[in-house]
Amino acid sequence: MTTVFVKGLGLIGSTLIRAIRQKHPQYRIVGSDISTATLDFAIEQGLIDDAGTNLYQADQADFIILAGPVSAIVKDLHDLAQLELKPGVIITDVGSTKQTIIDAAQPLIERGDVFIGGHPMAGSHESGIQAGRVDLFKDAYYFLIPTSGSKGVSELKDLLSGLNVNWYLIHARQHDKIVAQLSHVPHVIATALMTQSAATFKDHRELLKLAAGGFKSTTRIAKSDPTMWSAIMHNNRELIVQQLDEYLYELQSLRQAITADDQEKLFAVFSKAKADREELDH
Ligand SMILES: NC(=O)c1ccc[n+]([C@@H]2O[C@H](COP(=O)([O-])OP(=O)(O)OC[C@H]3O[C@@H](n4cnc5c(N)ncnc54)[C@H](O)[C@@H]3O)[C@@H](O)[C@H]2O)c1
Ligand SMILES: O=C(O)C(=O)C[C@]1(C(=O)O)C=C[C@@H](O)C=C1
Repeated sequence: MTTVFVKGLGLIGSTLIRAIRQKHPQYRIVGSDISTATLDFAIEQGLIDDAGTNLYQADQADFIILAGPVSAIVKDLHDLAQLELKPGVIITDVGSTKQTIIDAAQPLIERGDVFIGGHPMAGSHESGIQAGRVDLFKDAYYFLIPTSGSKGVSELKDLLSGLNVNWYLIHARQHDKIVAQLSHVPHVIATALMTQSAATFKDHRELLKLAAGGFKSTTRIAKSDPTMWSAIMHNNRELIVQQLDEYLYELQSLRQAITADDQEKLFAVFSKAKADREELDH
């Protein structure tokens, strides 16, 4: 019987489990989490067949999926290297950064275990097992970072085929650079805007409620889980700071144009950004 071990049964881990259950109902799924309420919920809902903590039964698994915060994934990989795993096991993760994770997987890779880094490029500001849903990643890109040639790639794609994603194979460094710009810097910007807005209205909190769609959509991701995002900042800080500097340069340039009432420049920048953003929808 095929056994799948999943560590971290939150938004992403439980979404993967839901997709595996749907596509491979005969597979046995073992779940591990630091939250007993989460494990209880997973058992009650029939999402997992057995529950434990730490690496409980990971050594019996054909697939190991690490789905906690990035820093927990790094630690899990070190701990897995202390265990003798099932021959032929395929290990993957869902972390939002990849280089430190691939580095942490080196001892496993060197001894011949198959590790394929993974990252679904979609999600939500919501977190926890109850927020997971089978169609969360439908038609989204899902990054894969194979580390042993193509070994295990088709098996992993088959395991997760219920997600209906577009697979995107890439190297770790390139992945981290792309997501620094497309996910991590946007998170910093949303957080800074929310923080500055709350400070502006600190004596009149009720005025924040006057915000409309523009403010709400720009700051939605500031509602995300702080543990997850602190770990992302730690693990991709060099590239995030690099892209943040480029963003600050752009912000300063817009500030100057507004100060100088340079209508021609403002119109040109707004027009270009409008066209670039519209292209994303096609
Ligand atoms: N939220 C998103 O949109 C999104 C998208 C793609 C990838 N990711 C990545 O997926 C991973 C999980 O994020 P999420 O959104 O599911 O978070 P989440 O907060 O919904 O779930 C995390 C789960 O892991 C558990 N957990 C925390 N530390 C643990 C540990 N040491 N051992 C075992 N379990 C632990 C928590 O109890 C929780 O159940 C993160 O690495 C994140 O970077 C998130
Ligand atoms: O909240 C959303 O809509 C998301 O897709 C979350 C989001 C992001 O876009 O930055 C957050 C982190 C991930 O690694 C991937 C996706």
